[in-house]
Amino acid sequence: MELTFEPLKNDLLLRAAQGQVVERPPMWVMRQAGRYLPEYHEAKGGRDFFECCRDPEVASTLTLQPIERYAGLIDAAIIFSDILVIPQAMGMVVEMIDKKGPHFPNPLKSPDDGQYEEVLQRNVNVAEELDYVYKAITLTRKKLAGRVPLIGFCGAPWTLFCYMVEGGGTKLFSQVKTWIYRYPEASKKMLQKIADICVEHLACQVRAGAQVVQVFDSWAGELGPASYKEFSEPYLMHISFMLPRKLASLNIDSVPKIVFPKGAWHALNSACSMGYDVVGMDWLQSPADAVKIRGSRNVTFQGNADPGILYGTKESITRAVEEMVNGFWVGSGNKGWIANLGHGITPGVDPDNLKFYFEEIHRLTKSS
Ligand SMILES: Cc1c2[nH]c(c1CCC(=O)O)Cc1[nH]c(c(CCC(=O)O)c1C)Cc1[nH]c(c(CCC(=O)O)c1C)Cc1[nH]c(c(C)c1CCC(=O)O)C2
Repeated sequence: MELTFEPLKNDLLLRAAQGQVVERPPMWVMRQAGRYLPEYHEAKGGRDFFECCRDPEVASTLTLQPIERYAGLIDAAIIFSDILVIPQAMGMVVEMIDKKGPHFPNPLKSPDDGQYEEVLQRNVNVAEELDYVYKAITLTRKKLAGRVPLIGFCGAPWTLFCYMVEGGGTKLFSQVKTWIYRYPEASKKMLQKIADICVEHLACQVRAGAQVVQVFDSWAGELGPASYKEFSEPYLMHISFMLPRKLASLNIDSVPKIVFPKGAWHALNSACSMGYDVVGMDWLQSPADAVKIRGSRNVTFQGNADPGILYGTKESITRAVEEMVNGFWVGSGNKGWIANLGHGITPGVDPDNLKFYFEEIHRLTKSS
């Protein structure tokens, strides 16, 4: 049974994701509901991060904060959740430590360790384990009342595997490199298991009301071209291939799919043929070069300014916007670009600088 909600008043993102000609590029930013907003800290209070994710009322309130603050400038909401809810659903403990980030007290150690087999063999009831995400999505759709579309998301198998093995953030990626270069087959079994859960989790999010989905491969850039082809790309393709089939089996219409293989600029050409409607990119890629690589393929780009420009002056923000607009927009026939940053917005940014970023994109792209 498909849920019904108020009709969309602003469908720019959906049209742009489908490659249609639009009056201006839609805009939103990754991590738009987060620590740079004073109202985020206020609403979160002393609560634990994952507790907020598990409370649909809190999660929907946080999701709506940037929509309210940037009303008229922002064209999508992204559900307040985290990529690490999947390892949690797989039975792993994940904590969020203030000012440090995620922490797994028991990361996967080696294929001979009992925990690896246990996680691999465990039958995960995704719909049940992550029901709180779906409740938050449905409630957020109601509260949005058609203002902008709602994006659902998951972490990519490679990125999730990194966290499950490293146990948190890392600079060296020594554990996960040990896994893939010593135990490639055991690694691939786990990557495949995660990929199947990603498909399930995205399908449940769409059933609950997500109108677009994004797969975050935040650590794709840690792999060289050959290793990326072996340990990341096949699982991203599994998701884009299986999700529409899974949705069809549930009698639910498919939605546009976004992939963000951060740092994998060397793989942009093949990313444009992975079955995703939208390819996100970070600031290591020049917009004009990206457009050349895409050629005539009907793929929309998303990105890509360095989030660090928001620490800079108004002039530096304008310069970054001009580079994106000239590369992604001018000469592309008013299509093929969703404006975003090249990664999540960072704590400490002045929210008014994000407003200025949006206003500059608007000013430099509106049709005369
Ligand atoms: C790698 C990753 C994670 N989570 C996510 C990614 C992929 C995107 C990326 O690469 O940035 C995805 C994510 N995390 C969060 C969202 C919410 C929606 C949105 O984009 O506004 C999304 C889409 C909230 C969050 N997720 C987290 C916060 C901060 C929690 C807090 O209040 O302290 C928020 C608002 C915590 C989190 N969650 C994660 C880390 C590494 C951290 C801590 C460190 C950091 O933020 O830099 C894992």
